[in-house]
Amino acid sequence: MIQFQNIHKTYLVKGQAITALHPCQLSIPRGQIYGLIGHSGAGKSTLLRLINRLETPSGGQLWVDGVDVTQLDAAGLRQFRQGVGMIFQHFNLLSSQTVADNIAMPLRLAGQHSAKEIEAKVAQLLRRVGLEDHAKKYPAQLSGGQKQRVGIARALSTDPKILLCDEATSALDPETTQQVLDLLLEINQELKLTLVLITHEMEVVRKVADRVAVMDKGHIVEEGPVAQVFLHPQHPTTRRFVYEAEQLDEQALIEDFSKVEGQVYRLTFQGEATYQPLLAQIAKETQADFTLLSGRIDRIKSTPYGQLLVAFHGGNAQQVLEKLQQADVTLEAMN
Ligand SMILES: Nc1ncnc2c1ncn2[C@@H]1O[C@H](COP(=O)(O)OP(=O)(O)OP(=O)(O)O)[C@@H](O)[C@H]1O
Repeated sequence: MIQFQNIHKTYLVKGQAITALHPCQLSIPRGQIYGLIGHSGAGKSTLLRLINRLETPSGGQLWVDGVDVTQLDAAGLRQFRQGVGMIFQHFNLLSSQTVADNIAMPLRLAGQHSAKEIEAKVAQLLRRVGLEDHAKKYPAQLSGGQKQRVGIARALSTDPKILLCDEATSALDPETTQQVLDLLLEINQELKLTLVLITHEMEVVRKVADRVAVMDKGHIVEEGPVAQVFLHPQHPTTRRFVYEAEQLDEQALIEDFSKVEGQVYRLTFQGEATYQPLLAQIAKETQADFTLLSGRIDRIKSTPYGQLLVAFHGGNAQQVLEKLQQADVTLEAMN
């Protein structure tokens, strides 16, 4: 468990104070994949880098499995950092070293393992990330996705409990992004690691994260399980992310509401209800008509969901709402 208690961070730039992170409370449960999403400058990197103390907080406490990391001395911090791996957007590999040497580097720096142990560990990590045949290559000979696999193997070399991912897929194409996200999911499930990943892409959070915090101007403006936050966004920043990702024009939608007859609702279906022909059934049973304004069926991690904007008119309106609620559909009135 990672817990932020009133942690904040202000940088001094040419005598001017820039608050990158206002005092925040945050709990990241052990073993989960936790997404931090926000636009550029929101404070994501600062928050992430506070976890392994690459940044020193200006105040507050940071607890990791019961230890206040802000109080560690140099030796304690060195030890603590062995338990926290990190991967980067631009991979940060040493270009003059082979793949195997890049992966071995943290173990060599720790100075606690024999050459034979390091060799065996590197071979095991190469297998885990699917790069057995690339041990002797140099980073320049690899694709972006392969470079990130090396980065992941290197981050896992000290058997960390926490893996910090700083825009780990932002430099990759969509197909490679999916492969790297699949690898991160596998690592989370098999090694029971806690993953904290920062991104400005909602799709990344949607595909892999269990919980998400939305950041804006150094504040955490919304936090919770991914389905809750993205299917029922409360804060304008979260709503903007959702609308951008779904390529919806919020203003145009509101204009559409005035053109249709009846009351407009957003219906959210989750799990099996997503695949039921519910609307047609209810229309038949209640004699109500409905107009579809927009719709989407997708998945959050492995859970299917559907969201529809629907205007109901005519028939027995009360009965329509009751039947939808009975079917566990979440209803939000939009006009
Ligand atoms: N080392 C630093 N010195 C001074 N100011 C900094 C430093 N690092 C970050 N900042 C400032 O703190 C604020 C938050 O930056 P941060 O990098 O944490 O945001 P971010 O959400 O990760 O953005 P991006 O996605 O662009 O990296 C910004 O105003 C940034 O300019």
